[in-house]
Amino acid sequence: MKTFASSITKVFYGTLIHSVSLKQIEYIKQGLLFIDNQGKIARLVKNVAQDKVESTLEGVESDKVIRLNEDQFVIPGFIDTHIHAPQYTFCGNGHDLPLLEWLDTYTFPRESKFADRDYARKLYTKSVARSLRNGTTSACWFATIHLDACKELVDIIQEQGQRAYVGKVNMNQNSPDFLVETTESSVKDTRAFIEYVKGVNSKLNHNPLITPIITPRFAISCTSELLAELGKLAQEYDLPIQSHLCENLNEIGFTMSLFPDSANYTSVYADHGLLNDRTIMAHCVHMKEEELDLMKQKNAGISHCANSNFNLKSGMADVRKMLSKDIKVGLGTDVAGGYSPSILEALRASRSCSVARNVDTTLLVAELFYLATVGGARVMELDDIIGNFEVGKEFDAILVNTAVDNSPVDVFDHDTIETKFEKYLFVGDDRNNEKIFVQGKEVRLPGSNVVSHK
Ligand SMILES: O=c1[nH]c(=O)c2nc[nH]c2[nH]1
Repeated sequence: MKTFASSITKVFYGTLIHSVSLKQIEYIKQGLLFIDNQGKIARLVKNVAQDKVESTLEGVESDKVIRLNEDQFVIPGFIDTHIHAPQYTFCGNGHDLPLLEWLDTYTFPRESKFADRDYARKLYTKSVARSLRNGTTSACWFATIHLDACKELVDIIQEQGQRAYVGKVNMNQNSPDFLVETTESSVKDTRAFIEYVKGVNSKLNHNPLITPIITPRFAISCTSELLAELGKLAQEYDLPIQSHLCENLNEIGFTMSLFPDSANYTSVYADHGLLNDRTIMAHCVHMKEEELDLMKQKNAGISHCANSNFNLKSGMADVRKMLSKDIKVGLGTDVAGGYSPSILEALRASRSCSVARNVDTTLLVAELFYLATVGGARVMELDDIIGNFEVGKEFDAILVNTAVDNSPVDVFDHDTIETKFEKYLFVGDDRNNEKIFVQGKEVRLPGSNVVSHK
């Protein structure tokens, strides 16, 4: 007979920190967190004194218990709701130009290289490794238009063990000759990609951690006909959707000249069946009141990418207003508009953005941590599966150590677990991410030199 103890693969004993609401972080001291063989949180017991651990384990062997010291704590994994895998190749470069010029000058030429599948494998191995290393256990990836390279990205994510939405990008207009598709090939390749990820003709055998996501680059690069076809595909396969929205004023002006029949930029997507509760729109910096209201009405989510919005001089999104309208918001690194693949950096930029907008409505630490975890899960419509340590959810987590060798965080005698956690959020980096777990399994933490590519 199967007992509770026999289904448990690991138990954490120590401090567990997670977000229980937009305004509240819960610090669980002397917690016992039981993970089962499905990668789920089977039980959570709080305030277990040292001498009560053995009896509370209920027969789970003690070699399955990971005992945290006073500099360690476990938090939910970060959720990156917007990141471009091919753009990691120029992460940190090219911040001199605004969006449309930046796309033409740096982004499109780099993305065109992904026509070569071998190149894609080498480069994508690095992009995914870097994202995971920084504690991103779930990511919404943009790839490129190239079907074979998109499949490579999926295979690499599968090999490295991240949870992900992966999008084959669609572009059939206003794009350079070396990075453009026809409507027919765009739809055909998108369908082939979906079938591949869903396990048809692939070695994935339908990995439930990886989902294809419909990815029109933005309205500028897709004809009305293509947008409508993509809307139909999303419906046919019941898939999430991601794109860019209201990032830059020139982008908005150009979009409205291309789609004069739509009431506004947000409506362009709605008018083509691309705005619903599974839609993730990156940026949303310059939204009219009625556009935010439409996002709320459709229950679509926003990926706030403050680092990118500063770098590309796009503007500063009003996250406080989004939250006050109860719109779903998560954080995005937006590599390589954003210069960092770390959600910690996205969190810090989000704070700076909120301060610069209005000192009276600054985002609080609890709110920032919520956006990086539960908020992202809500945007992905996965909040019944991930985001915090509620019993029954899957265990995606980071074991943080604020006192590792070479730690960027200095810990002093006066520090408490609360101040150590806040220091990690604002001073820490991937060196503090001692172990990373997705669906209960520890993922291999590849170093920065997984591949060398000249
Ligand atoms: O930040 C951005 N990065 C991109 O690659 C992109 N494409 C369209 N709009 C975009 N914005």
